[in-house]
Amino acid sequence: MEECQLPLIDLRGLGSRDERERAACAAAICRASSEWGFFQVVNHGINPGLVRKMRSEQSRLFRLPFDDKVSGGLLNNSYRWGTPTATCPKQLSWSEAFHVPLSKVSHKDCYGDNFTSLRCLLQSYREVMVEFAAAMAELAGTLAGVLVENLGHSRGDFEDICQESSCFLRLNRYPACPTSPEVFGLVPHTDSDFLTILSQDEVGGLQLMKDSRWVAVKPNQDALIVNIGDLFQAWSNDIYKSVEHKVMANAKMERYSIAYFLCPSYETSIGSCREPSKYRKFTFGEYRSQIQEQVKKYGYKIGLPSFRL
Ligand SMILES: C=C1C[C@]23C[C@@]1(O)CC[C@H]2[C@@]12CC[C@H](O)[C@@](C)(C(=O)O1)[C@H]2[C@@H]3C(=O)O
Ligand SMILES: O=C(O)CCC(=O)C(=O)O
Ligand SMILES: [Fe+2]
Repeated sequence: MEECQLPLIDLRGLGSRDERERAACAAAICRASSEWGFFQVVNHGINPGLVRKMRSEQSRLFRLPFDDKVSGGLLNNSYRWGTPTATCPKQLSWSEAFHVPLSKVSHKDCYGDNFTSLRCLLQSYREVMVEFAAAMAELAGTLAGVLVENLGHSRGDFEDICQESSCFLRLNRYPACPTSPEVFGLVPHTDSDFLTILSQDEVGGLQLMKDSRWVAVKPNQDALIVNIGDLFQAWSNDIYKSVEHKVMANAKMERYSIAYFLCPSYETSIGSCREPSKYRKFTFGEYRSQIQEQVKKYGYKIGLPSFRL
């Protein structure tokens, strides 16, 4: 498997006093978003101590008994494991995840009913998660601002539709899978959001499609990975690319990652910013429910191609 070095962007450039440095950094973000759909950022402003704390809470959470994760109502019933809809191995994801709507993180009922003995763990988890999500939201907003301004729009318009409460944090755990090197940790997919920020551990396994070939991403502990999602591809009328990616399971080591999904509210209408538009207008709610139907019917997501004009 070919290993690639994703475009590496030093975000200190965006805060530079030198106008040319700011422009060069913004241009690098936009170029990577159209040529790769993926890039990594360093000096992103997220405290490494906070990332470490978040990871340690994440592994404590996954170590809970299976029954508590599945039916304890924990984190708003956001726990998922495997692929309930899979009808063959290629539709199976060898992983578990908490896909947490950030609107629900501060609700006391996101702790679940039967968790009196776990209150302490969950309280500490919640505090770290709220702080982590706020830091990711700020970074996501900065990156999205650069991408919308590049196409002649104001970052303010965008901030109005992508509030933190409509975004998601997904905690992924990929257990070691001794049976086969061909098992997916997460099946090939594109993300259904505007953009995703990913923090991964040192194990590796993430691969993305580049020039019609799968390439592996080399983990870099100082960097966060950013990828464009379907909504930015539709909004930009295909200037920014939502690129297919997957995770391959590791035979010996478990792996963890955390993804922040920058999403609008379900009623937000997504149209292209350029004419002639390549996609019909749709709301994010419509998009999500189409995907759920597709996954139920075919076992996989079709996504954007079903909205193409
Ligand atoms: C079975 C599936 C659920 C999923 C779409 C997919 O076909 C494959 C990957 C899943 C995923 C992972 C990232 C995001 O959480 C997500 C919303 C997405 O776009 O792809 C989910 C999809 C989902 O949960 O609906
Ligand atoms: O774990 C990873 O590296 C990727 C996770 C991912 O693609 C996702 O959660 O959408
Ligand atoms: Fe993804």
